[in-house]
Amino acid sequence: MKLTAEHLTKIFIHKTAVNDFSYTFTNGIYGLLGPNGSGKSTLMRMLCDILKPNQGHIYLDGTLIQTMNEDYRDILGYLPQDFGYYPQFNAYDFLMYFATLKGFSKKEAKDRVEMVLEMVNLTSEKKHKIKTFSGGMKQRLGIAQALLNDPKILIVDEPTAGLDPKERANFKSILARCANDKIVILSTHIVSDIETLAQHILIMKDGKLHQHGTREELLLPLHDQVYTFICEEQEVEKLSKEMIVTAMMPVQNKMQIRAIISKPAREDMRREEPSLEDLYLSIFKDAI
Ligand SMILES: Nc1ncnc2c1ncn2[C@@H]1O[C@H](COP(=O)(O)OP(=O)(O)OP(=O)(O)O)[C@@H](O)[C@H]1O
Repeated sequence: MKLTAEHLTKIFIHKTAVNDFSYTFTNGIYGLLGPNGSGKSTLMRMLCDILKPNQGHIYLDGTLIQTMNEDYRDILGYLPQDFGYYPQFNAYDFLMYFATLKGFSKKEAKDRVEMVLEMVNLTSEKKHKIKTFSGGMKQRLGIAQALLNDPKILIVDEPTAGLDPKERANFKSILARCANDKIVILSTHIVSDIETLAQHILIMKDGKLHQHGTREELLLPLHDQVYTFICEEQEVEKLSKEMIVTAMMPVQNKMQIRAIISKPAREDMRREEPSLEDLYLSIFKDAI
């Protein structure tokens, strides 16, 4: 299956939120990475056919998605950033409600609801009211809703925002397990969310697709460029102007610096393996 975006552009009155985005998604997990306001949600809403682009087209295996109507919705699962949960509902009734909206018969709905509850480890809490759920449980319920129709395309917008590390890990393992034979597109501004999960990373900057590739491909230009060294605290300000500092840690009245440096100028500089965080900070240095 191929989901192809060609020259997608979305302009709000005074803002070009997505600017000439072209990319082809095939089965696999894609991480859409970028700071707040970089256009991730707008792009996802266009890919879900909720928002009409000003320019450009989206094709599924060569067919314009706007012409597919229900056929497209039948294969799409979407978890928006601001998904509304009904606090008085229990998890089971909530999912039954969505399954009915998605057009399942009562019998099909019951089977699918039990199945997705199992997939997201909420079976034992299915009769608990949503208002008693933690943030992580709510997000698992959200993904369960998106999985009800066994979608071939799953789009999840910043699903891990506000979750603690354990809940994040839990959520990621659910996504990894349900990603088989699907296009999964996940947006985040948290680098570590996609570092181990996404096979393909797309970096959005100011509405544009700034870079894309596997983690290894993206980090290649930073090989031989990331170093750590110790300096005096007074030197930090000057050094920050000369190099892209990606981390700092106080060490015995001094400072350990991690930085991107094209030519190491000090003997004590130790070369490090670059990380996605280094790359992210080098791209968005002006925004830090
Ligand atoms: N309905 C709208 N009307 C006007 N401007 C909008 C609208 N939706 C988004 N924008 C603007 O478009 C830009 C991209 O927003 P978008 O929500 O797509 O970014 P994002 O990367 O998803 O960020 P966030 O994580 O904060 O949602 C932002 O400047 C935002 O203010």
